[in-house]
Order: sequence, then structure tokens, then C-alpha cells
Amino acid sequence: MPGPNDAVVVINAGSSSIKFSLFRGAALAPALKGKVENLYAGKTRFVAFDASGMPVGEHTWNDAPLDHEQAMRFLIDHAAEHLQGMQVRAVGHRIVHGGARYSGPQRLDDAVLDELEQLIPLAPLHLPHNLAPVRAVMALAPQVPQVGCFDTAFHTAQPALAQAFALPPSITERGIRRYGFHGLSYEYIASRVPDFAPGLAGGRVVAAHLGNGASMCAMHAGRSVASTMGFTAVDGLPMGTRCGALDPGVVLYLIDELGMDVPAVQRLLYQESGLLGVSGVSADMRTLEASDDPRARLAIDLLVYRIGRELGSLAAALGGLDALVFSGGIGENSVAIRAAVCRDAAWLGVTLDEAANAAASSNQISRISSAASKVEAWVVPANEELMIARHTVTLVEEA
Ligand SMILES: Nc1ncnc2c1ncn2[C@@H]1O[C@H](COP(=O)(O)OP(=O)(O)O)[C@@H](O)[C@H]1O
Ligand SMILES: CC(=O)OP(=O)(O)O
Ligand SMILES: [Mg+2]
Repeated sequence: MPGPNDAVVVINAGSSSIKFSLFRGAALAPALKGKVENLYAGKTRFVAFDASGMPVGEHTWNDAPLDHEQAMRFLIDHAAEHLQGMQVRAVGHRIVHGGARYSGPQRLDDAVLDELEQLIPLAPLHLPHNLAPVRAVMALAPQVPQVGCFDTAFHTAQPALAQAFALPPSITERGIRRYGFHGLSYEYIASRVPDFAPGLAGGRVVAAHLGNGASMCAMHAGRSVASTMGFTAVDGLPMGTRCGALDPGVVLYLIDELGMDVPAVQRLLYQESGLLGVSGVSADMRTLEASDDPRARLAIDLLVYRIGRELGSLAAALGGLDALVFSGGIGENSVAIRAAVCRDAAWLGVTLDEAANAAASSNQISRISSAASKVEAWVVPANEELMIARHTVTLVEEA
């Protein structure tokens, strides 16, 4: 059991941000939380908060944006100030793809990193950034154990049919199947359901993690049954800059008829599509909601429409629906998007409580459906970091 001065550091390196958290003692009490965002584009910004939510650090780079490596170096220096008197027992990392091999948290060493590097083509926006901080910490503090927690792991519980593509075995045997992502976020939600809605613990829940990357997951009794993301994190819903589900014939047409090469197609599908591509305005939902450009409206409408279609599909995979959960930056903060999704889900039995929806925020778990609603709707703030800290401590203690 960790002592009161033992700390677990969690690093969640995304495509355009690095989030970090520090948890203390056996209860994994949150001690420090921060992020560096807007890497590569615009003004890179750093913010950090203590356990009570008070700001303890803030910096904006006005000249040039930082890259992941510069951001990591800054964070290590910053965290060092807050680690006085504390013993870092372990560092836990969010690793987006575990491929066919990793179905649970994994102690990270050179050999595992070499293997994970082979998976970079499966998650080009994430994996290089997930792995680089592991090497950085290894060089700086080789004695500190590091643990990788995979976004794909939670979905390994899915039935074989949900993981299958209709492709011949010569292809699927090479690991080409549906994996699903945002598993740490869904696992955290599943872990909280019994506290906030005991009646739903054995039930059929669809959770929507709507952030920069966005997906939805059908869960039955807390286990993943199906998800909108597949082989890669570009499938499913439209996202900030990713297109989501696309007729594979489009890819062939782009290459064959429009003469695009593979890097150009990759850039289009991962970085130039989604909310940004459709609106031509921004990948950021706050900017789109504030814009009166009709293309910004179209991007929002398309996201809401696709969420509604996927909800129907996931409810079918579950054979019904008992609750809908919103999470991620958009899911926690956009009153209008939650309202539109719930309106479109009326046919499934969702009735919104407008006042509860307007009052919900990323500070707490709240119910936003009316008392009479057949299907409950909830907002559950994402906490992938706590999930990583729990897995990390468990694995290090087992060793
Ligand atoms: N108050 C808000 N209203 C609407 N959207 C918001 C709000 N706050 C954050 N968002 C949106 O959340 C998204 C980022 O989600 P987040 O989960 O933080 O991203 P990431 O996937 O990088 O972790 C952005 O589109 C951002 O505009
Ligand atoms: C898997 C994924 O899309 O992650 P993120 O939301 O961090 O982009
Ligand atoms: Mg996210």
C-alpha cells in the first residue's frame, strides 16, 4: 500500500495536448492536475491546479507553439517543484493502442516499447506522443516503474461478432479487426455507475465520449459490448479533425481518381476533416457554437445527426437502452449538443430535464433526464487519469 507521501504520476499525451496528474497516498487523492494544450498550433498554454482546484501555475507561449518534447520538458520541471517531500512510486501512461497483444495494463520496458512502436501506423496521431514521454522518464528516472494503460483494453470483452470485419481470414488473422478506443474513459464511467445509479449497474448503457476525439460505447453490466471506433481512432463519429465512418470506396476514389498519395489521404482523414473540415472555421466546439457561419452550424448538425444514428445502432447491439451518458469536453460542457442529442433520442424513451441539463458541468456527475424519462441521461466528467492511477498501483503492487 502506498504511504501518504507516495505519489503516482499519470501522463495522458493526446494529439494536441499533454495532461498530467499527481495522485497521493493509498486513497489516490488528487494532488495536482494540469495540462499543456495547443501544441503545434496557435498559442501553447499551460495551466495547473492543486487538489482544491486553485490555480498553481499558468503560462502562455506567445511566440511559437511548443511540440510534445518541449512540453514534456516543461512539465517535468514544473512537476519537480510540486514533488518536494513526495516519493514517485510509479508513472502511469495512457497508451491509445495495444494491438492484438495487450489486453490489460502492462509494465513498460525497452522491449515492450519496441513492440508498441510497431503499432504507430494504427494510431499515428497518438502513439508516437504516448510513447515519447515513457522514453523521457526512463532516461530521467530509470528506477521508477512505468505502466502503460491501453485505450483498447476495455473493449477486449466485446463479443467476437462486434470485433469482426467481413474480410477473409487471411486478412483478419493479421490483427485487422475492430478494437475500439477511449476504453479508459468508459471503464471509469462503468466503475462509477454503481455509485450514482445502482439500478443501472446491471443495465444497458450507451456512453458518448465527446472530446477532440469522439466515440460511443455500448456497455452491458459495465462491460463493453460494441463501440463506434474500429481498427483505428478515425472510425465512427466525426471528430475535431477526423472524418469518422467513411465508405472505404471513398479512399479508393481519392487515390485512383484524384491522384492523392497515402500521406495526403492520411492528412485529409485525420487532420483536415471532421468539425474543422466541414466548417472551414475550427475544430473547437466552443468556436463553432459562437460562430454564425452556416458551415459551423452544418458541422454541429452533422455531429448530432451521426451521434443519433450510432445511438440507434448501439441500442440495437444491446437489445434496448436504459441510460445514455455524456462525457468528454463537449459532452460535459455543451448544453446545446446534449439537448439536441436527447431530443433526437426521444423515440428511445429519453426525456430531458432542461433545467438539470443547463446546470450540468464538468465538476460533478449529474442526471439530466426528467424523473419520468424511460431512459436515464447523465453527465459523467471524464477521468481517464484516475483509472490509469488505479491500474498503475495495482500492477506495481502485484510485482
Ligand atoms: N464550454 C464548452 N462548450 C462547448 N464545447 C466545449 C466547452 N469546453 C470544451 N469544449 C470542447 O471540448 C472539446 C475538447 O474536449 P477534450 O475532452 O478536452 O479534448 P481531448 O480529446 O483533447 O481530451 C473541444 O471541441 C472543445 O471546444
Ligand atoms: C482515441 C482518441 O481519439 O483519443 P483522443 O480523444 O485523445 O484524441
Ligand atoms: Mg480525449
